[in-house]
Amino acid sequence: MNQNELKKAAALAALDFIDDDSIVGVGTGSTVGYFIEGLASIKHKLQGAVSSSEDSSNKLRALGIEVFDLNSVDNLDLYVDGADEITVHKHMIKGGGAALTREKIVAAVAKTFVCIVDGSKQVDVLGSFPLPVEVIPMARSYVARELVKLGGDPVWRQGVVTDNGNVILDVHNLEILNPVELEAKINQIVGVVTNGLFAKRGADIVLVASESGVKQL
Ligand SMILES: O=C(CO)[C@H](O)[C@H](O)COP(=O)(O)O
Repeated sequence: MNQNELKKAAALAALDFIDDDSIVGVGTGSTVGYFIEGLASIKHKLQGAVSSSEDSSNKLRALGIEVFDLNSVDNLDLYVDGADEITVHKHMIKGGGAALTREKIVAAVAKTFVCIVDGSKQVDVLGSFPLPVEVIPMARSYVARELVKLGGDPVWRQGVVTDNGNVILDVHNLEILNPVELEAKINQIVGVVTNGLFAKRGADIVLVASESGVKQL
């Protein structure tokens, strides 16, 4: 199986976690793209979705799935999203698709976060994938200097503007031994909106697809 087939297998396995008549939190990315296609096949059983990006909202609407504003939803049982890296502790790096802030907001509201990945995303230590940080545009250089002080090499993702109108710095060369602490530290830098470490609120369930099938962690 190639990587896309594995992504699809993990994504379709997440459909089993959806209750009838529910509103589903939907992440962003290519793995989630397969999940959205799967959702379309059971849309008659759903109220709809809350989305973490304009990209996912467009895909959901195109398949006839209603997208609710998060502010109009009191309870969200389930959030399904991919990751760029994930550890056995269910800590993640996310934001390869620049949607990290809205993803973190929807994840915070949801009771259960199901992360869908192919096996290549599993790592012992986070940080080989550059850590995305969403930054208010006028603070870009200041935040970059502060990130250097934390031991990273930030690179501006030029040409990318987030759904919130901000920019992304990708921080290279971090060996993240304490993700909970680093997540909090980076979020304290003035001008940072949020960073792509999902450690304080990690995943609850991870569905990992490999040649031998989809394993639940
Ligand atoms: O965090 C994300 C987007 O901001 C994605 O979940 C992450 O980048 C994984 O993407 P893909 O499923 O395309 O490999």
